[in-house]
Amino acid sequence: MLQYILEKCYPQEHEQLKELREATVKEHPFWSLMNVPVDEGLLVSMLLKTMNAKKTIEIGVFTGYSLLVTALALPADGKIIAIDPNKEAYQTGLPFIQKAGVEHKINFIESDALPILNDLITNGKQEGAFDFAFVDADKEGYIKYHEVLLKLVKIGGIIAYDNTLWFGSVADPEEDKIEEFLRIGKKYFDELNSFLATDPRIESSLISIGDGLTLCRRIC
Ligand SMILES: C[S@@+](CC[C@H](N)C(=O)[O-])C[C@H]1O[C@@H](n2cnc3c(N)ncnc32)[C@H](O)[C@@H]1O
Repeated sequence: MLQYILEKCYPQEHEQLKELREATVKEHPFWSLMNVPVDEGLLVSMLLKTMNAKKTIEIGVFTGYSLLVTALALPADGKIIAIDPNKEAYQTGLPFIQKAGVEHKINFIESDALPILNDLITNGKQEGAFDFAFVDADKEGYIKYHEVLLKLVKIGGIIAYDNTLWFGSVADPEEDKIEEFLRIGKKYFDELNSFLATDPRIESSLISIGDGLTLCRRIC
């Protein structure tokens, strides 16, 4: 089924993305159990191009699928600050990023994201400097990231949060019947989704694509 969707619906997936996806599954077989990220990647790519985004932040890189999507969509002088404490996983994807000729757009920082984001504000003077941020990291941290990203992303810019449907569990009323892994994530995403829905500083839309992608446009 997965192969059918990939071949029939997304033949336009960039060759280096396909190779990176295959290398990721080989090294980390659990990744194939995740939702096909290709459709979400195409949406993010279109969004970045439509916005003429140039400067972005990526929180949670892993082997770099969404990072490569972003790097391919940005113009030649585009820049991405990509943060993840797991450099080893990034190195699995790096050869495909290099092959795609977009490594020069990426500043990979091996770290927890929050201190780096705070440093971009206090020392980097980067408030309002970014067009777009993609968040796909530790789920309990999303609300903390939101506060800092609202300073770093410009008015009119977008913050995207991945996995906001959390395997559909956020819509499951029978909380006590779902397994622990889902229940913990559901708690974080229930809180995040309620918070974002009433945050007056943004317009937001939870898109039912992949595992759920919430787009937040900063309005003030
Ligand atoms: C779901 S994976 C990211 C997948 C990636 N966006 C992709 O397209 O393949 C989550 C990543 O978040 C990273 N992560 C976990 N805690 C983090 C933190 N505090 N700051 C930054 N990244 C973190 C993990 O190391 C992991 O690589």
